[in-house]
Amino acid sequence: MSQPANVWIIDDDQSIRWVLERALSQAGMQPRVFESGEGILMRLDHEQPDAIVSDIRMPGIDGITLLSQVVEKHPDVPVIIMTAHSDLDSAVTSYQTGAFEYLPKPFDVDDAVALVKRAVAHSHEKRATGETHTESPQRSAEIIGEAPAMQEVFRAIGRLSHSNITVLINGESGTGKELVAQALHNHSPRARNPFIALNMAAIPKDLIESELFGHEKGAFTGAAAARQGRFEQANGGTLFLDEIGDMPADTQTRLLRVLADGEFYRVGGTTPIKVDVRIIAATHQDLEKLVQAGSFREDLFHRLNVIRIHLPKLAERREDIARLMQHFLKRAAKELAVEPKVLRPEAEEYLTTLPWPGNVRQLENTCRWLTVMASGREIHIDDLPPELLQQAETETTAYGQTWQEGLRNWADQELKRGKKGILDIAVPEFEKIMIETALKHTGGRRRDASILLGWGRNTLTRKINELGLDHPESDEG
Ligand SMILES: Nc1ncnc2c1ncn2[C@@H]1O[C@H](COP(=O)(O)OP(=O)(O)OP(=O)(O)O)[C@@H](O)[C@H]1O
Repeated sequence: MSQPANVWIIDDDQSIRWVLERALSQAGMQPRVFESGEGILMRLDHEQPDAIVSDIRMPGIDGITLLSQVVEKHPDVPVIIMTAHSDLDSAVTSYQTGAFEYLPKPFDVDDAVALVKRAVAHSHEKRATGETHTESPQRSAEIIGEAPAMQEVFRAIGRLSHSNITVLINGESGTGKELVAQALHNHSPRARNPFIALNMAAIPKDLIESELFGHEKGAFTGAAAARQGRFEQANGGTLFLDEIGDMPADTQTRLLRVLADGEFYRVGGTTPIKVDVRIIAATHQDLEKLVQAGSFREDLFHRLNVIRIHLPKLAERREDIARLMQHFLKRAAKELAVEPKVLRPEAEEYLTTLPWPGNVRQLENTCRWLTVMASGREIHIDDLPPELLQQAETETTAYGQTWQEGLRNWADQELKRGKKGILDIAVPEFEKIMIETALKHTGGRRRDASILLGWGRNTLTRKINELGLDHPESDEG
C-alpha cells in the first residue's frame, strides 16, 4: 500500500519520458520508461504497475489500442493517456475506451504528478489482492571516489565484506548513502539475497509499522489482504533504513525489540515471524543530538551505531567532481539514447568550483539537464543552467553582490564624496583588471590574451603601455 508506486511511462518522445521519470521519482514513485507499447501486454502478465501513463501516437502499437487491451485484461491498472492539446477526438476516445484520465500536452509537471498519484490511489483501492513485490531498481554499483575521504569509505566496504554487522551511514542528502549501503550488501555474504531499501522520511507515519512489519488481512481499514512487510521481504538479506532519524518513537521501540529477538508480529497478527535481516541505517541528522533531545532512543542508537561510515559533502571532495560528471554525462546519454556530451575544460573547471549543496544528486541532475538542453556536443559555460551561472555572479564578489552592483555602489560613494571625473578613475581600473586576468589565463601570452579580450594584438600592447602594466612578455613565439 505504501511501497513506492510503480508507474510505467510509455512514450516515444524521450524528453517527455525524461521529464516524467524525473518528476515521479522526485515524488517518491518508482517510474519505469518504455519507448513503445510493444511487449507491454506480455509484461503485464508477469507484473502490474500501479499506473500506466501512455502517449497516444507512437510507432508500433498506438496508445488507444494498448489502452483497450489493458482495460480488457488488467482492468485494475489505471491508464492515463497523454496526447497533443488540440486533439479532442483522442481525448474522447480515451475516455470511451476506459482511460483513467486524459492528460493534454504540454502539461504542467505538478499536475501530471498529482494525476498519477490519483491513479495510484485508485488502483490501490481497487486492488484487493496480489500486491506486487517491488524491489529497489537495480543500480550499477559503480561508486566513483578518488578523494581520500572516499577511499576510506571503500576500505570500510572491503573490510566489512565478510561480515553481517550493522552499519550506520552518515552524510548529507545526496552524498551517496544508499549507493554505499547497496555496495555493502553487494559485497557481503548476503549478496544473493534481497536488498530492500526504505526511506522513513518518505512514508506517512501511520503506515510505517505496516510497511516494516506487514499486516494481516483486516488489520485496519483498507487492509483488504495480508501483506508482507519489508522485514520479511529482506529475510536473508539486507534492510536499508534511510533517514532513520525520522522514525517515530513507537516504531523505534518495535525495531529495537526485533533487533534483540529476531522476531516480530505483523500488524494485527498473532503468530511471531522469525527473520534474519542485516540492518544498514542512514541519516543526514546528528543522531547523538537527537538522543540528547530525547527524540531518538539511546539504546536503539547504540545498537545501530556499531560501525559508522561518514560520507563527505561533495564540496569536500572536489577532486572527484570531474570524474563524476563524465560518469553521469555518459549515463544520461545512455538513458536518453543520445551521443554523450563532453564538457569544455573551462566549463568543467567552473563546475568544479561550485558549492553543490545538493551534493552528488544535484550534480547528477545537472548532467541530465545538460544532456537534454545543451545544444552542441560540447558543453560551454553558456550552456549551464541559469541557476548555476547566477551562483557565480553572486559569488565572485564578496557580500553577495554582482560586480555591476559593486560598481554602482562605488560610483555612488565617489559622487557622494564630491569626486568629479570618475570615469577617468574607473575605466583604466576596469581595463587593468580585464587585461591582467586575461594574461593570467594565457600564462602571460599577449597574442592569446588579446583574443580572450576581443582586442587586436596592437591595441593590447598600446593599452598595456598606457596603463603602465609592465607585464613581462612570455612565450610570444
Ligand atoms: N560516488 C558516487 N559515484 C557514482 N554515483 C554516485 C556517487 N554518489 C552518489 N551517486 C549517485 O547520486 C545519486 C544520489 O545518491 P544516493 O541516493 O545514494 O544518496 P543519498 O545520500 O542516499 O541521498 P538521500 O539521503 O537524499 O536519500 C544516486 O543516483 C547515486 O547513484
